[in-house]
Amino acid sequence: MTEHAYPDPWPAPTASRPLNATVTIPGSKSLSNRFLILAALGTKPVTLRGLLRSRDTELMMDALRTLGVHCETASNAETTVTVTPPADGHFHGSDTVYCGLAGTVMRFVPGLVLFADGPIRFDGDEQAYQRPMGPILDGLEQLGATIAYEGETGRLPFTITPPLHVHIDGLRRHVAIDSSSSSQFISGLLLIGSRLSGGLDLTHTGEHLPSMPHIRMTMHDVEAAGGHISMPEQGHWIVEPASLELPADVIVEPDLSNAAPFLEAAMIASGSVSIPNWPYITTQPGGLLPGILQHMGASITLDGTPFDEAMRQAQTQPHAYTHRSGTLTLTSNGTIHGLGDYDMSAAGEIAPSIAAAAALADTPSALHGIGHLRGHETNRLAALVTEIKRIGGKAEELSDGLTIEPVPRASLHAAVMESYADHRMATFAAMIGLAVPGIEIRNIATTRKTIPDFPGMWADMLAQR
Ligand SMILES: O=C(O)C1=C[C@@H](OP(=O)(O)O)[C@@H](O)[C@H](O)C1
Ligand SMILES: C=C(OP(=O)(O)O)C(=O)O
Repeated sequence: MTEHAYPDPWPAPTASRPLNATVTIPGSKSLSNRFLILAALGTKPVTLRGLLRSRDTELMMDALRTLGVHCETASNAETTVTVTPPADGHFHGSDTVYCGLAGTVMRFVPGLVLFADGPIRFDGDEQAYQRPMGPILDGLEQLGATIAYEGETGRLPFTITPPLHVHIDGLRRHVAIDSSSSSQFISGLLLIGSRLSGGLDLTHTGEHLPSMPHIRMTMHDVEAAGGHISMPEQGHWIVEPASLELPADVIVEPDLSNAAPFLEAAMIASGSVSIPNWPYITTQPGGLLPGILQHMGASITLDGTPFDEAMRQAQTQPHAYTHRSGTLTLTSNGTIHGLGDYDMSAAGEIAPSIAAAAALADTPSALHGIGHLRGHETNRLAALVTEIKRIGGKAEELSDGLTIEPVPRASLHAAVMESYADHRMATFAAMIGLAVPGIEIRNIATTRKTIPDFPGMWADMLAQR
């Protein structure tokens, strides 16, 4: 992975004319890290094409290597990686997995320890010590693992010791956890449930469950590996026992959530931005983005067909459209409308990008159902409110989200904006910088969490005519 050096703080470019750009978005973080885990749980090599190569996927591959999995990059393409599970079918214990700040690493890798031949220690960035971990560890304890915490209970760092004997009695294991602070706890258990001799009966005990599309993505990807997960009712899953084996070749979709800053750039600066390889049918929550942005005043087409019509066609003939992708184009005259009261619980990870457009909109937005963003890379609700106020905007925290009130663009002013080691706060600030001269952003390099070279892509988008 090539590393680029950028000044700190980084001067965010303003858009001096309407955009007319095509931007190719790298692979999906969520799909890449699920496929890496599922490939590791199989028995044969799997080649992943279009894999995201950024901090979160490097951390995942390093974690798997620690467990004895081979991850080898093709000599002709950095985004092609072949994953070979350990020959003896057991993960290797007695080492440390470093999670960085990656939710998918800290919540998906612990489940693999059940099938390891020794204890594994998990550590991460200091900021990761603030992220909730309790529910997944609670679930693994219910499956016979032992957890030793080094600091606060329910937080990194800790060591997981697998059960002495993984049960072979064929009885279905029952696990109940409260996953209201992150869907990743449910996903982490669904990913390994097929490997338990009698499968898994998993219940969510809390009131809210965010990011349902990410849970459906997990169910879908486990099915793609030959497993079977049903959801007989909301908050209850049955994972049948199965040997998991992804197809020998898997193609990773572009990260649709990471398309958000680029698409919204055409709303902020006016003009158009096109994203090639946009899947007609996807499990990614970023698939909801075009609908949200249309609501905010953008016009969107997929392969030249109005987006809603393209979706109607894809839904009426799903077989013809599975694995089909096209070019998504957003066009805008630069007028952005607020969202009013809007439930963002399905797609919390795009809330910071939506908040940037909302801060430049002509009517208010109240984003609800995202209280759990307080446990993301940083407390995103507090961070968004602080940064919007820092540039002269109006925003307030709600118990389950935030409100953003319109102010005239001309009253927004230059500032050095913080990124809080959070890739989405950094891209949020870059979006503001398109409209507000003099924005500088601390630690733009933090965008490497899920985009290998965000500043380079941003500059390239602005330079296209
Ligand atoms: O499973 C996944 O790949 C993810 C699930 C979501 O987590 P939360 O449910 O914690 O928001 C999302 O925000 C995160 O970026 C990725
Ligand atoms: C919440 C996010 O990441 P993570 O996978 O670390 O939870 C995110 O990317 O917005």
